[in-house]
Amino acid sequence: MPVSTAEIPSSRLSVPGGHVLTLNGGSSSIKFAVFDAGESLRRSVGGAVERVGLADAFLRASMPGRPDERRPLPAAGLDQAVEGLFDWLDGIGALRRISAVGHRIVHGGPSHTDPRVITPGLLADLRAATPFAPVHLPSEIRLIEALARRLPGVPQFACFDTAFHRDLSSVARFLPIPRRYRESGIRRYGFHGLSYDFLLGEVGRLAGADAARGRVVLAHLGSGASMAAVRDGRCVDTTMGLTPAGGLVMGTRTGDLDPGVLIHIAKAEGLTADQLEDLVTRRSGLLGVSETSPDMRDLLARQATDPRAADAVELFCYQARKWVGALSAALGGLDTLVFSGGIGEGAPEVRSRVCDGLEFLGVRLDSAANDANAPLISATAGPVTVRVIPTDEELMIARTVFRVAGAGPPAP
Ligand SMILES: Nc1ncnc2c1ncn2[C@@H]1O[C@H](COP(=O)(O)OP(=O)(O)O)[C@@H](O)[C@H]1O
Ligand SMILES: CC(=O)OP(=O)(O)O
Ligand SMILES: [Mg+2]
Repeated sequence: MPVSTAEIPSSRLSVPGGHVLTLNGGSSSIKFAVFDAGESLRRSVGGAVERVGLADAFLRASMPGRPDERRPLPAAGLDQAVEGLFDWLDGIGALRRISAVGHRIVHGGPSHTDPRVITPGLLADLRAATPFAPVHLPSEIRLIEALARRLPGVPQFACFDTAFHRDLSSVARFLPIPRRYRESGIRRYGFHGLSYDFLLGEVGRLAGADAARGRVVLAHLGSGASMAAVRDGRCVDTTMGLTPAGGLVMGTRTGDLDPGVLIHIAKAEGLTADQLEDLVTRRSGLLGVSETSPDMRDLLARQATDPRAADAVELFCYQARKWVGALSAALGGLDTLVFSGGIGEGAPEVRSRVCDGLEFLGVRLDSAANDANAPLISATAGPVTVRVIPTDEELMIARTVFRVAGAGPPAP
């Protein structure tokens, strides 16, 4: 269906006292929140549709002063999940209050990193950039279109995951392929930037500005997983590259892969480029190795009885450990390691298996604190501070929307 984000009247761009809906379309979930602008930003509802595409998809939501809600939500695909979410938001009276919408947009192609209002022109650019984020951008575009149908005339804003990585050095951007490709935007970008921005802010809030300016590795381990190496508050390097398929092993994505593997499989099985994309982005990673599930929770539960699940967990942890080492080398050492994302926040076993072997870098966990998902999990004697910080991409989206829309409530 054609999109109808008609040019947005400038009067609609101002949302003082307004209500902003944030939508974060991930690879396995749609996270959402409604923020109300007053003295400061207040989250009146937050939650997610999880396990999108699986038979047991569900919606969970929290609202201040009310018990948390969790209910099955049929979500065989994204469109069903979106409509179910909008119906639910309508049912609690939230949808009709919305005055602006903010989206996490994974990739803005070569030309967009700054947050901005979504216009037909931007949508056309996002469609053109789809090969750079083939799992995410089509869904994110469909979220924008679905919203435009439900709330016509309400301004929508794009907040790009690539923005955090805008300071990557030239060498960190290079891909070792013929130079001419770089001119068409084929280079390393990096993603999960809204999450990294939030996490770095939290390191500063919890440990002070010096810690945030130190040598920090941020590990966002979710269905998509990446790490960022940050020094002096700037991103030095990151694991993902041109697309969110690079770097670490993920739920359904390979992460970095010997290019010869792809050439061999493509030739041996006569695969088209689209079939290769499907193999690399949707059928590999934890799902490919375990042959059963992309979800770390399932694999941790099954690893004692299913060697394929055990292989998948071991590979994930081993590769993640290697990446912490590589990024620490890029930083010239390590002061702070942060775990975040669904796996990083909720799986003590994964954290300890990633850190086991990093003692040479000064990483030592306090196992009781780690088992309890405590905010600080390093042993006091260890030189590296290891933290678990629940990320909040939704808050970053909302802050950005208020800033870009010119309504700027005070930052907390
Ligand atoms: N308690 C937990 N233990 C282990 N893994 C978890 C836990 N909670 C969530 N996960 C993992 O985190 C993934 C979702 O992470 P999330 O960051 O929300 O992903 P995304 O935003 O990419 O959809 C799930 O697929 C699951 O593998
Ligand atoms: C960039 C990316 O991989 O996002 P997600 O983890 O939400 O899939
Ligand atoms: Mg995510």
